[in-house]
Amino acid sequence: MNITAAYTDLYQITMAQVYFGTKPNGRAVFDYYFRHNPYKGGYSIFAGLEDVLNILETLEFSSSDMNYLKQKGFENDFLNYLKNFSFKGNIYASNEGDVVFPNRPILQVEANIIEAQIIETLLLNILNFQTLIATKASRIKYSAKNGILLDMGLRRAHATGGYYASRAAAIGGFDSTSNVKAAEDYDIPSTGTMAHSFIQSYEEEIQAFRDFAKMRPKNCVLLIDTYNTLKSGLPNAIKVAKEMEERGDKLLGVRLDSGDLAYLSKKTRALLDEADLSYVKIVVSNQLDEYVIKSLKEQGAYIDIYGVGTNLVTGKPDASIDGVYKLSEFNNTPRIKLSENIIKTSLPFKKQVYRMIDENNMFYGADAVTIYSEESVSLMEHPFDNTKSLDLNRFKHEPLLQQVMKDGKRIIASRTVTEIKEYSLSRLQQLPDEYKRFQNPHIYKIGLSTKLKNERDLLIKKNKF
Ligand SMILES: Nc1ncnc2c1ncn2[C@@H]1O[C@H](COP(=O)(O)OP(=O)(O)OP(=O)(O)O)[C@@H](O)[C@H]1O
Ligand SMILES: O=P(O)(O)OC[C@H]1O[C@H](OP(=O)(O)OP(=O)(O)O)[C@H](O)[C@@H]1O
Ligand SMILES: O=C(O)c1cccnc1
Repeated sequence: MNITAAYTDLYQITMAQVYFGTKPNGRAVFDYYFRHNPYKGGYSIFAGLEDVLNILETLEFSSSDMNYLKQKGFENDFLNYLKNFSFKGNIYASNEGDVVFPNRPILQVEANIIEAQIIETLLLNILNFQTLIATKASRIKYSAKNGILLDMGLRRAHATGGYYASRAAAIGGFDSTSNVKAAEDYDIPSTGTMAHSFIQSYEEEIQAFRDFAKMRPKNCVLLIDTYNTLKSGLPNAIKVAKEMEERGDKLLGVRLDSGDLAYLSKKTRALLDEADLSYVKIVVSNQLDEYVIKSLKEQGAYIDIYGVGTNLVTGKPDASIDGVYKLSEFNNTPRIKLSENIIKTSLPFKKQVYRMIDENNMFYGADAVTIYSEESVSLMEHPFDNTKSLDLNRFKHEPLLQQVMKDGKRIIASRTVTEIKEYSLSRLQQLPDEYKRFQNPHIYKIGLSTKLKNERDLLIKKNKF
């Protein structure tokens, strides 16, 4: 997608003009983090980093952006600055696909304040959305276990958001997408079946199946619920499967898209097996989500492939993840944002986050946030409760924020969606199941080093009215 530097909120450019006139060389550190896991879940999957890095490397205002901004009354000197704008800062980030938690930096931008401010909106827009969808996909994957997952959501997505949704779905564990453009650009496997309209366009359902099977014998999945699943669709599919066998072809599957999917899948499996078609797979779709899939599993449904659309690509029922971008350092001095709600008070300083790994190479359930220059941490304190702390000496400490961009150029190799997905699945295996369950998951602990906590409390006192 062609994103230019005008993909931002007007106030970013307005503030940038004031910085340009008053402190053009100000150096800022901003933290990206969110406050709650979506879906009342116990974890999130960080996604969107590759897109952000690729966009930042070549970000500029186009000539039509410049024409537009001229009309907004910005001064000539500043417009000249914008004409030559590029992002020349540093970025420190968690690995894309990692399991992440609220209230700790997932990404930090260290840059000239004008540049850091202008990129805020696009960074939040991409990371918040992809993290929301990758997390949804990961939950669906958790329910589906070894079932194959097909993203069918583009038609129900929020316009072009569907493009990024398909990428994020793959990172969260989906095996393929129906979205041709996303598949082409991101090298995601693309697959598909057929629509009811295709069958409706024929006088006879069986003729629709026959034509399809003859012209598309590889990966042929027949949709069997247009008229009557058990009385018409399935018997016709069985006939066509037998005809395919005579030609040396094999029917890949049948798709159920309505009715009681558990009941119908059991009947379908039994009838297919009776006809010696045990290799034919059963695909289901129709408003699936992690809960319906979990229930279908519990009912003993025979399902090989799940097609998921609306609930996946819209992140239903959560419209957004509450990711924010807060200033934590300016010209090497720590900065804080206070709030009536202590949980919303931001963390000052450029920081590092260490994940605690136990003796079985599993996540212990604690990430410790430190001032970047501390370089290690042995005790993690509760952010707000002075009576609670955790001795960290028995754990392996894994630093989570790595420098990924230096002076506006990425310094990590780019990773394919498949590589990110595999990494994500392996990281999820290190997360104990208590954090993955849907109801009342364990709360993963986020703590502060003593130094960070003390410095933060001093800043709170200093800035309090
Ligand atoms: N056995 C089942 N257990 C739990 N949920 C199911 C089961 N079978 C289907 N569902 C889900 O129940 C919902 C059924 O929705 P709805 O009643 O609108 O579909 P339908 O009437 O079967 O199909 P349509 O309206 O598309 O013809 C869907 O979300 C579907 O995934
Ligand atoms: O239910 P979702 O999770 O959003 O999955 C995608 C849905 O989109 C299609 O229906 P649609 O009625 O658009 O077309 P069709 O005629 O191919 O069924 C498909 O058959 C699924 O039911
Ligand atoms: O390939 C399919 O079956 C498909 C794709 C998009 C939406 N519904 C179904």
